[in-house]
Order: sequence, then structure tokens, then C-alpha cells
Amino acid sequence: MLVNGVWQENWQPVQAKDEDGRFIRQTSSFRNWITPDGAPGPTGSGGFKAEKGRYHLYVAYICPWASRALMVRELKGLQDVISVTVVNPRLTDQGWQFGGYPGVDEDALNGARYMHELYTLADPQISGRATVPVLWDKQTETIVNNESADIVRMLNSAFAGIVDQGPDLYPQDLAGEINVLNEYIYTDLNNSVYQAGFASSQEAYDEAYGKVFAALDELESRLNDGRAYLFGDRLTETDVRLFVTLVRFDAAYHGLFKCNRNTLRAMPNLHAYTRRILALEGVASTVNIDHIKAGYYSIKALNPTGIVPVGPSEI
Ligand SMILES: N[C@@H](CCC(=O)N[C@@H](CS)C(=O)NCC(=O)O)C(=O)O
Repeated sequence: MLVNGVWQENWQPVQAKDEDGRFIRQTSSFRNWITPDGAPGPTGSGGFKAEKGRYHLYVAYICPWASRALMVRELKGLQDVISVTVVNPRLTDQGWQFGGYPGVDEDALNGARYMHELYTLADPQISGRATVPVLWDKQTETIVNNESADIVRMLNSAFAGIVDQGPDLYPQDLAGEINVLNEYIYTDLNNSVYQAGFASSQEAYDEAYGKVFAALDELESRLNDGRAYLFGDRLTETDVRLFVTLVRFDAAYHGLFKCNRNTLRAMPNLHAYTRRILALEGVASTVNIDHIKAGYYSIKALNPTGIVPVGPSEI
């Protein structure tokens, strides 16, 4: 991680934890919003007007948070509006690296070797982790936002005047329910799989494992009535946020994170739901199982040998 703009060599991909060994996720530090006219969004400051070609997304295919943003870029038809760089899936002792693995990019935009260099470009005195996703402004050469929940929401509406957009992922009439379900899915599933994987006490692991499978059971029965998506016929941002965890479940969380009561495949509604979303135009291009396995299984603290499992090959 960075401390006052300097990368710490003894960086470990072990995350912060509380006194009972529970994993704690850090908060994102850049929270500005792209808006149609450049006015400030719900957080941060203004000056980031929606313009074609001005913004760039840095992602890792391994990362569910980055994949949310990448998926929304596809669903909203923003491929020609926002450019993308994919980092190497294997975390190094310098954090995320550009190049050096099939299907990844060099940083053609800024010529950085590591993601942390972009953070210090944006703020030479920054302290914190150099996470993906990063939404970069080519014009002012800074990070607009590094919080995927914000990025998902701004990409849903900011570019409406520039491209003919896909589905409204945050319709006003569902906003309240979306916020509530987002929170539940984040706490009990998106983040709980990490809490299980990075737990450093049996108690913390048991607690996280319990939350993961209670949430999966709950969501499996929500889909019992045959609905296509969480809120019925309409795909929303909540589906995006759930999908990115489900699509990684059998390949990474079941094995490496010890979430092994059952696979996703054994939950017929959720499995069919995952495949339904995967089949939507553009979505499959945002899912790379090889990167997901290579990335998660490169976390030395959890898998010291670095051996990557062969299966599963299918979602
Ligand atoms: N709040 C962030 C979390 C992003 C995040 O945790 N990304 C992970 C990869 S999945 C990362 O970059 N980790 C590197 C690190 O923590 O140093 C978001 O949702 O955008």
C-alpha cells in the first residue's frame, strides 16, 4: 500500500482485520462523479462532464468490484465512449501490474508499470491501497472515482445524452428497494465471501460462512417464482452486484475462500440466473475464468504454493 505517496515494499495482500480476526474492507478515497453537465454528484467535487473519449477505466478481470463497472460499460453501450485497460490478474508485491499475462494490457495511457503509480499521479501524498477499479480522467489526469458502487450508478445515467443507452439499471420506482437489497447482498454475500476467505480465526470464518449460505438460500428462494431477475423482468444494478459474486463462486470462493457447503451449480435457480445474465449481450466479454482462478490463487497468504486448480472450466 501507499503511505504519503510512497509504496511500501513489505506490502502483503492480507487485508485489515479487527481484534476477532474479521476482515475489514478499506474505504475508497476518490469519490467524484461524472455528470451530464459537470455539476458535482452526490459526493466529491464537480468538473467531470460526460464527454466521449475523455474517461478511462482500469480494471482486473479477477476483481468483482472492477467487473461491476466493466459490465455496466457493456450493458450501457459505452464501449466507444470509455476506454479500458486490464491489469495482470496476479497481485505482485507492488500490487496490480500492467502487462505480462495473456489478455492483459500495458498502460498505454500513462506508461505506468503498476497501478499505484496512477494513484500517486493523482495525489503525490496519497496513503491507502491502490485498488481497482479506477475511473480516470484523461483531461485533468486524475482519478475521478475508485468506488465501484458509484461508478456503476454514474455510468447508468451520465452519458444518456451521448449514446443510446441500454436498460435503466436504477429506475426511480425501485430505488428504495434497490438500495436495501444492495446493502444486504454486499454485507451478507459480496463481502462475506472475503470475510470467510481472509478470516484469521475459526469464529470469524464460521460467522462469515453462515452469512454466505444464509444469503444464497434466501436468494435461491427469491427466484422460486420464476422471475428472470431480482426485481422481476427488469435487470437492475443489484443484479450486476450479485452476478459478479456468483460467477466467481465455484472457481474461487468455494475452494480458496472455503465457502464449500455447496457449489453454485447445486443451486438451480441461482445457477440458471447466473447463466441468464452471462448470456446478455457483452457480459461474457467481462468474465474471464482463467484470470479469476489465476488471480485468486496467486494470493500467497491463502495459497503459498501458487498452484491454480484445473477445474471448474464451466460456469
Ligand atoms: N471499494 C472498492 C473495493 C475495490 C477492491 O477491493 N479491489 C481489490 C481487488 S478485488 C483491490 O484492488 N485490491 C488491492 C488492494 O487491496 O491492495 C470498490 O468497490 O470499488
